[in-house]
Amino acid sequence: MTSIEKRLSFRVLKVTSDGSSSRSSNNRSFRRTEKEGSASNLIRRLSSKSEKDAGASGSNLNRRLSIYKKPDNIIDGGVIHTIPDIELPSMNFSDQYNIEKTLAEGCFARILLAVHRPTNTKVVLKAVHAELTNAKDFIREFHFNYQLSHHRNILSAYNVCFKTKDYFVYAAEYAPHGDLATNLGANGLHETACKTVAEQLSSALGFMHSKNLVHRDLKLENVLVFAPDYSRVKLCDFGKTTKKGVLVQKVKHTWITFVAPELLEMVKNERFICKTSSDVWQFGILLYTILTGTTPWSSADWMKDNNYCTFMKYEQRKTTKVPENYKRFSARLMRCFRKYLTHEPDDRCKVTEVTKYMKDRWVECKITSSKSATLICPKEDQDSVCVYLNQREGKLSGDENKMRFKRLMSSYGLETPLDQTAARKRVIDWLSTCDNNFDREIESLFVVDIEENQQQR
Ligand SMILES: Nc1ncnc2c1ncn2[C@@H]1O[C@H](COP(=O)(O)OP(=O)(O)OP(=O)(O)O)[C@@H](O)[C@H]1O
Repeated sequence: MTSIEKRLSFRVLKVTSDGSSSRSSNNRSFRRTEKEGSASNLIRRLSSKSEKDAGASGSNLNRRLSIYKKPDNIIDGGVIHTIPDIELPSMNFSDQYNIEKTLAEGCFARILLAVHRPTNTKVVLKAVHAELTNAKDFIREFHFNYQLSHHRNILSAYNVCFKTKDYFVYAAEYAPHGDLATNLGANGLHETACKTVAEQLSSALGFMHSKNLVHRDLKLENVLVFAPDYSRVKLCDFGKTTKKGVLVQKVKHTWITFVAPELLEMVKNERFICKTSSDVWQFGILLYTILTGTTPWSSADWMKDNNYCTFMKYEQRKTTKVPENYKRFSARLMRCFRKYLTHEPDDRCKVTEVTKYMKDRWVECKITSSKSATLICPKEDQDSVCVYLNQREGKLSGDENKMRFKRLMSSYGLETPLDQTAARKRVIDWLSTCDNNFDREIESLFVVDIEENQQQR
């Protein structure tokens, strides 16, 4: 099944799932879709059915047309807030899937790369530990992910969920370039890439907010990369997603840097009203992080964090002095940051505000236009993970690191294992071409230096 067909099938199923029939349609699996034939057959059947219906009574016609109308409860975001009561079918992974590898292990879930044998489709299975969550919470996450899937910057979930002995599982598309955390260099991404990411993410979050949903866990790890130039990124992990206005508790197991100040102040188990302004805050932190490769502060705590304190004085206009770590940014971007990272939640801008700043220059100082965003993309294998200079090592295995190092060195014309003599010769050649008054003594100093190092070892 091609991806377009999958999308179409999703849309058609979604249309039929509108209203009362949503329960049964959500319970379909790959097997069911197969039984019914390909997505195109399904679409054909449904359209011929509607042609037949066209001759039916006016009330039927109205009912059909109403599919395309906004639901009455659009204020709430429509059917999205009706969590279906799905009976999860039991099965083993091996019944339908070949598990290729574990892509990641989150706090609650294992992310598996698998091939769905009957359709020969590469999918990601999010397997949530059954002992760490309950079926209701799992279904809620799946439901939100599935219902939001038709936004181009939200991870597409397939209409497939089931349970195994240890896990609740649902299937989603595979992001071949991992998440933003693994792609971020020590100096962040290039301004152009940051703008691309910001535009797409703000659109995804804006879409959620238009449905009265709050993501509540925006962080680098929850932004998946589908294109090496960041022209396609997608938001994932809807495990904490909540309807706006509902009483909630603090999100546990999250990166404290990303927590908004009003939530940080909450005491354990205290409940508060869920607002979109917490996503807005997290978006501001994420924007800073991708631009610089580091977070603006460790925690939004006046007492404990000097960086936070300095920014807040600036934000609240107690000083005109731009905080040291923001000096690289243009006045326009600072204006934008102020709107996202306002202390008072209700004064924060809409999450899509950043789109007004796309034509502005963001970075004045060269520090962020680092090589960290430079790609060395293996052309021969589109599925391979792209290699970034200064990429964070955290999630890579020893072998992957060695491979990356090898590719990096060879991109500079150096063979690995490093030939010290050849490297020395190249440095000396280079120095001599740089400076006509090249002092041969430098060479002898260099040799002494290497010999000393070897003796010390
Ligand atoms: N579709 C996908 N394609 C590729 N990698 C993915 C995909 N989905 C998730 N991942 C990887 O798995 C990681 C964890 O996924 P996810 O956030 O959904 O799990 P989680 O257990 O809910 O995480 P958390 O620890 O934030 O609660 C992501 O950061 C990402 O690196």
